[in-house]
Amino acid sequence: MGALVSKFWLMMFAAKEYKIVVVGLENAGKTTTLYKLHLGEVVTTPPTVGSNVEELVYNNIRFEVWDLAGQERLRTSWATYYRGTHAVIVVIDSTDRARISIMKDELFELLPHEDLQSAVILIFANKQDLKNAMPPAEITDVLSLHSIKNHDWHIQACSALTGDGLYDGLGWIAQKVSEKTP
Ligand SMILES: Nc1nc2c(ncn2[C@@H]2O[C@H](COP(=O)(O)OP(=O)(O)OP(=O)(O)O)[C@@H](O)[C@H]2O)c(=O)[nH]1
Ligand SMILES: [Mg+2]
Repeated sequence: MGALVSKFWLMMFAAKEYKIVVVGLENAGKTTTLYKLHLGEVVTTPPTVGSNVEELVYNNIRFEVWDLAGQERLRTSWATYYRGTHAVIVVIDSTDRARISIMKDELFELLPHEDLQSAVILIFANKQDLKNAMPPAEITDVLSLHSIKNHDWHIQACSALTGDGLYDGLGWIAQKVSEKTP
C-alpha cells in the first residue's frame, strides 16, 4: 500500500516536469540565460559544444532545460534533442541585425519538425540592455512571427545579464504548458 501511494505521488510529481530546448545562433546568450535562471548569476562560459542541461523550478513546475550549441556546424544536432519537448526558447541577440535572417531560416526549419508539433515557442529578444538593440516589434516583423500558425508563440524582451524579462518569459511557458496538461 505504502509503495502504491508513493508511486502515485511520484507519478503526480513526475507529470509536472516539462522539457524546454533553448536554441539560437552562437553568441545570442543561451548559456548566459540558462545559468542566470538556474543560479541567479551571470556565468561566463566558452561557446557551447554539445549541450548544458539544468533543472529549474518555477511556480511549482519543474522544467528540464537543454541549452544547445549555436555555431553553424553544431546546429544540425538540434533536432536530436527535440523528442518530448514542451517548449522551445529561441534566444536572439537583438543587436545582431546582420544575422537575424539566418535565425529566421533556422526557426522556420525547426517549426515543422514532428517532435515539436505540440511545443510552444518563446522568443527571447535578448541583450535589451544594449543601446542598439532591436525592440521586440521589429524582431517580430523581421522573423515574420505572425506567419506562425501551428504553434503558440510569444516574444519577450529580456537581458540575460540583468535578468530583466527572463521570468516573464518562463511564466508564459509555465502558463501555456499547464493549460495543455493541467
Ligand atoms: N550585453 C549583454 N550581453 C549578453 C547578454 N546575454 C549574453 N551576453 C553576452 O553574449 C556573449 C555570448 O553569450 P553566451 O550565453 O555564451 O551565448 P550562447 O548563445 O550560449 O553561444 P553558443 O554557446 O556559442 O551558442 C557573452 O559574452 C555574454 O556575456 C545580454 O543580455 N546583454
Ligand atoms: Mg552557449
